[in-house]
Amino acid sequence: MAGDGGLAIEARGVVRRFGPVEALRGLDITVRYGQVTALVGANGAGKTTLLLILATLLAPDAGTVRIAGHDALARPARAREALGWMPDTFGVYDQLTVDEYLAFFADAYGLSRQERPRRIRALLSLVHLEDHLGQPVHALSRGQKQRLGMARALVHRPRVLLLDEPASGLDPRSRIELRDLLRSLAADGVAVLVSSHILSELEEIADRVVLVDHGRTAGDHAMAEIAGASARVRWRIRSLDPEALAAALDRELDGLPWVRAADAAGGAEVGPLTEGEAAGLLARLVAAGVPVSGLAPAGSALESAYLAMTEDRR
Ligand SMILES: Nc1ncnc2c1ncn2[C@@H]1O[C@H](COP(=O)(O)OP(=O)(O)OP(=O)(O)O)[C@@H](O)[C@H]1O
Repeated sequence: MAGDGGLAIEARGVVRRFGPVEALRGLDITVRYGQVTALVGANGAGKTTLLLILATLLAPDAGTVRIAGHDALARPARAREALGWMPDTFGVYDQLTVDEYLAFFADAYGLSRQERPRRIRALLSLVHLEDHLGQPVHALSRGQKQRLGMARALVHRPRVLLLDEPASGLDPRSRIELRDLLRSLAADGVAVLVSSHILSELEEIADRVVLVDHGRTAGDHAMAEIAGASARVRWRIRSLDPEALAAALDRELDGLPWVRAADAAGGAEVGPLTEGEAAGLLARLVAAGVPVSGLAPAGSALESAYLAMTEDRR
């Protein structure tokens, strides 16, 4: 793929101030083609500011930004050709119909007149808005506008896709479809950078996770490292005999961390434990005669990792 040795985005030392507020304080990030990279961090950490800078819509006070191999600060137009951008909230031109709206952006990106109608139909079908062809944009619901925004971002087949909270406002089915769409774009070689607070969803789509904290990158991890078998997560254990489970956990945990004792519903939580530690504990509980009826991770591994990574940063 084009770009700096497979790097779709390479930003170094990015600084951005808003008056006295230092939103970005020398942030570094790299994003590869063919991967979904998740941008996570607390409210106000600087995610939207970073995405606006990467989208060439906001100038940094310092730092370098390369998008698809182009210097995005010196040659923003070249970077924009490669970029698709979906902001968290965006205005739609209310007086336009759904297809006119997409035609406007297809025109702006220089799609030929011949290609335009085919591309617009394909995009509307991709985001399941084909039944809304000819309808005014203002008549769309929030989630439908969100999906139209996704179609708009893809109009020129970008190789780098930036999405700020794309799932907010989407119904459960649309969220699943968005997940599938982002995975299939990555499979086609597109670099996807997506910010979201819904960690359980990111866990299913992201290959990498970049943690932003107070305007800096505080971690860059492969999802396999965070959510794989060696990751430590909390586990929920259920037993037909909660009292026997609680008593056995006291004996069998053997120095492993303890979260919550068995309750009347027969559930206890232990951890964080690796898969191997959880399997060992299960074997000991069963050997001790506890009627265990279930053992499963509690919550998402990414959530556990996020809480651990941000514990001392509060
Ligand atoms: N236009 C602006 N004027 C003044 N301050 C701003 C502006 N935009 C962002 N900031 C400040 O910069 C910091 C980073 O904001 P940013 O929106 O990038 O955070 P975020 O990580 O996207 O947060 P959230 O998760 O809440 O969306 C915050 O302290 C915010 O108040």
